[in-house]
Amino acid sequence: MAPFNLKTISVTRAHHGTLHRLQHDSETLSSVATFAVFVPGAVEDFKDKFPLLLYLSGLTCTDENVAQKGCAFEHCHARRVAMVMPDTSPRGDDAADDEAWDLGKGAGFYVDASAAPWSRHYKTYSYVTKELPKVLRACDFADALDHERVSISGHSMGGHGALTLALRNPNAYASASAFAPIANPTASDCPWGQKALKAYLGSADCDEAKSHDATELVKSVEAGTFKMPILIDQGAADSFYKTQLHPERFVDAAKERGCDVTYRLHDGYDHSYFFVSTFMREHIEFHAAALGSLKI
Ligand SMILES: N[C@@H](CCC(=O)N[C@@H](CSC=O)C(=O)NCC(=O)O)C(=O)O
Repeated sequence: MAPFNLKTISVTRAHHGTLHRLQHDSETLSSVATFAVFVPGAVEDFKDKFPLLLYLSGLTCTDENVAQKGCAFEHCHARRVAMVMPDTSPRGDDAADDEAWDLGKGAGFYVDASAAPWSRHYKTYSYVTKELPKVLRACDFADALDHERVSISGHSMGGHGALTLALRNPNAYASASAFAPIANPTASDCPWGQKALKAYLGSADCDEAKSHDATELVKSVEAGTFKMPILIDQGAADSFYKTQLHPERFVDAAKERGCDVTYRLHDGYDHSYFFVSTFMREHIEFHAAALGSLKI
């Protein structure tokens, strides 16, 4: 049997590279897990391996939303960056779920749940940080990838994941970026964060919850010690901007701690993939520069 019981779902040519969709048995999630990887196309004079950009998706998403609507692959190919797209939660009949779209399947929140009924399967923090990197090394295209050069990005819930994983693992990523991130999920005016952290961790007000809150995490950074460059884009017409996301709280705290953070507020843009895809190229170029991946 292949390691992790890895199975290829599909291999699709796209933008001079190849989009691989795979499925495996995840020990961490106690469920089947699906993910996708875009591998840039080969060019004769490119002798390096491709660094990785890990992209974490938002509420209700699978790996397919960004693959189909993110407009990323042309730019990944141009900058010789491979893009890794995990699913957002465990799946299957065994995993607990909720009838609402902002909890349960599609809403793993990149934490390890400790409260019932979620704790058996909802370990998306450990899945993304520990198991997925090992699974990537077992893929049949693993030799094309540089598993030591990794950056991280994400949208909304995935933006929360990108920022918190970066802050909790300062040596794991070359750069971090977020599109409209849920930046302060333990705040009382972030209903998504309150609901998810209360369910998964038993409380949105405990130390464990605060250790998954980007604004709280960055406040605890010793001034000048967090060197990873960060890019955040936010749409000013995003209906969740002032009711859920609160990106400026993170940005202000990060600047105060001396972090290298760039924040851009864009008139007229909403929360959708029309917004994400508009700025995707700049995020890939930002990460490519940090990863030392050259334009062909
Ligand atoms: N179903 C909801 C809307 C859910 C939504 O907007 N999801 C966003 C992420 S929100 C934060 O994590 C998303 O990326 N959706 C997928 C897509 O392809 O657009 C509703 O009905 O309001």
